[in-house]
Amino acid sequence: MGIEVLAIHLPSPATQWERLSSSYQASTRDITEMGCAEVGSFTCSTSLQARFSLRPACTVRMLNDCSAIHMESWKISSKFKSLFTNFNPRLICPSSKTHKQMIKRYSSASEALITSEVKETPNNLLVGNEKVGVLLLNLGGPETLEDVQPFLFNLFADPDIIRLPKLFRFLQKPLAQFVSVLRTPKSKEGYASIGGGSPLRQITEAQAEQLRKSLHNKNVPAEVYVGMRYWHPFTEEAIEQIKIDGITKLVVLPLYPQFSISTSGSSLRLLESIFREDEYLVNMQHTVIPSWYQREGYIKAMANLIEQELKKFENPRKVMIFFSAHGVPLAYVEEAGDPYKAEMEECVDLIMEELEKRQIINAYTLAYQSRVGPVEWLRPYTDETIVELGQKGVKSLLAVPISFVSEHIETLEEIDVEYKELALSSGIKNWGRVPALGCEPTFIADIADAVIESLPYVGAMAVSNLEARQQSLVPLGSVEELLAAYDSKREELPPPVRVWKWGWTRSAETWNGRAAMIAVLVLLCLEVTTGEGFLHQWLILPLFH
Ligand SMILES: C=CC1=C(C)c2cc3[nH]c(cc4nc(cc5[nH]c(cc1n2)c(C)c5CCC(=O)O)C(CCC(=O)O)=C4C)c(C)c3C=C
Ligand SMILES: [Fe+2]
Repeated sequence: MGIEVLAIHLPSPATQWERLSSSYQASTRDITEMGCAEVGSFTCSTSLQARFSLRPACTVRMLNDCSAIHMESWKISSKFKSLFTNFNPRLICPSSKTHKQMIKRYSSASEALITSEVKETPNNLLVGNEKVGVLLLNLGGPETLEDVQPFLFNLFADPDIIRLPKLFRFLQKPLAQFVSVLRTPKSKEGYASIGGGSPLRQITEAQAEQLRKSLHNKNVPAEVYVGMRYWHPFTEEAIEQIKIDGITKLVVLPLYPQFSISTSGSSLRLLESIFREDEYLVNMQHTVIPSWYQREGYIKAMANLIEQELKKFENPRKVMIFFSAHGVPLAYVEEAGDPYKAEMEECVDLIMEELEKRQIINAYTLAYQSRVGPVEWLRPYTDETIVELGQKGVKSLLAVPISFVSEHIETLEEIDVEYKELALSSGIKNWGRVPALGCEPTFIADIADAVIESLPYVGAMAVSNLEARQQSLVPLGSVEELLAAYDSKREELPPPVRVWKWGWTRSAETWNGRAAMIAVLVLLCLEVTTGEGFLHQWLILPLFH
């Protein structure tokens, strides 16, 4: 099936993901044709699962199998013309010879460029005439207990976190206020137990510094910035600094290995809105690395950490490797086309393949943690799985936090305290936990390589002309596609829970939560329409007018 057919005939958000993917793939091929590289991937399948289960090893072969006619039909489609110059580094085959050759070529190309043209002045590092910046995106966390409620407000006010139907969008902020106030005591307790605040800022800034050094050592003198979504340093602050520093080429790297609408998607949406409104940024060349879970260096770094932790058990072979990923509401994946689950599963497979190469063939499983609120989240849930494993007689468990690259509340409190206690009370005798990557050198070197590999594509699209400006600017015009993939279903509420049991069960919790949400929405509607109610009495609502 040709790409154009995919673009026209596929109706669901899931298939829009394929279209997005196809656009990336088309662009990669286009770049190939331009003589920059010989990599790319292409899928002839209409199944989302098939696309996401593509093994990187087969992508180059698949590209070669595809007919050039398909590419021609894309080239004449003006709507997608701008996408030809997009490039998605995640489609690089990490284990293939071609990929290695390409990395070598890119590195040497940029080295050649840089060693011959780098001009160092005390405050100024130039690559040719360009000033290169890397923007690391992360979630952010409260630094003190006083920060917890406003941090939670920012988080819940994000329409990518609480997805309200269009009709109720005006209630986003009052609802965020309400939910954040409700959640604050529980969250505060958690942050108090890990020292009174999140370590996320410190760790992310340390990663930024290590990345800067690593890039410098690889002859790419770039400045590295940290932009958080919900707390300081906010993305807006990072962008201000980028402008002050006069950066002319920017690589945007979300610090989430796997893409989710709720994390990288939300940050890119924000970035896109900032870019659209700013003359300087509209003219700044940039590219985005949307996800990088399949990169060889990252997979190896994760395998190294797992191997090291396994050695601490008395009988390493008998240890079950327990991957625990941050969950997302099920509707994100099933209705909005979030690739998060597929990328997570592929990531786990790649790590296990790497371990197998090292003769480590332990049993393993993947579950999802940290669910919040009254909707169904991705299953299996981490807590339920731990209990089941205990019941099945598993005696040794090694928890691997898989969606995070830094320690934070969900590793330090939820895994290390809550899940450990649960495991021990469920019959598991030996518990271990793999640390988050932090500044692990293989990992830092790998993200530095990812940045270098993306450099030839920074500004591959002419973003300064009006046509380009009307299109999405992140990444090089394709985030709009990406956002459209789930916006189309945004108004739909998550599906109902089908299983009903009497008693204080999760389904009861779910329904209670929903009833509470509906009650809150009704109260808020009444309050907004009548101008009277408890929020006005507490002087909360007028704040949002
Ligand atoms: C891949 C990582 C993450 C996904 C996916 C994600 C989705 C998601 N999170 C919430 C709600 C909360 N997240 C909170 C903190 C938090 N979440 C992540 C990562 C992902 N979230 C991080 C790195 C952090 C910061 C932790 C820190 O150290 O500060 C919180 C606050 C903490 C708490 O009260 O538990 C909430 C709430 C939702 C609803 C969601 C998907 C829709
Ligand atoms: Fe979260």
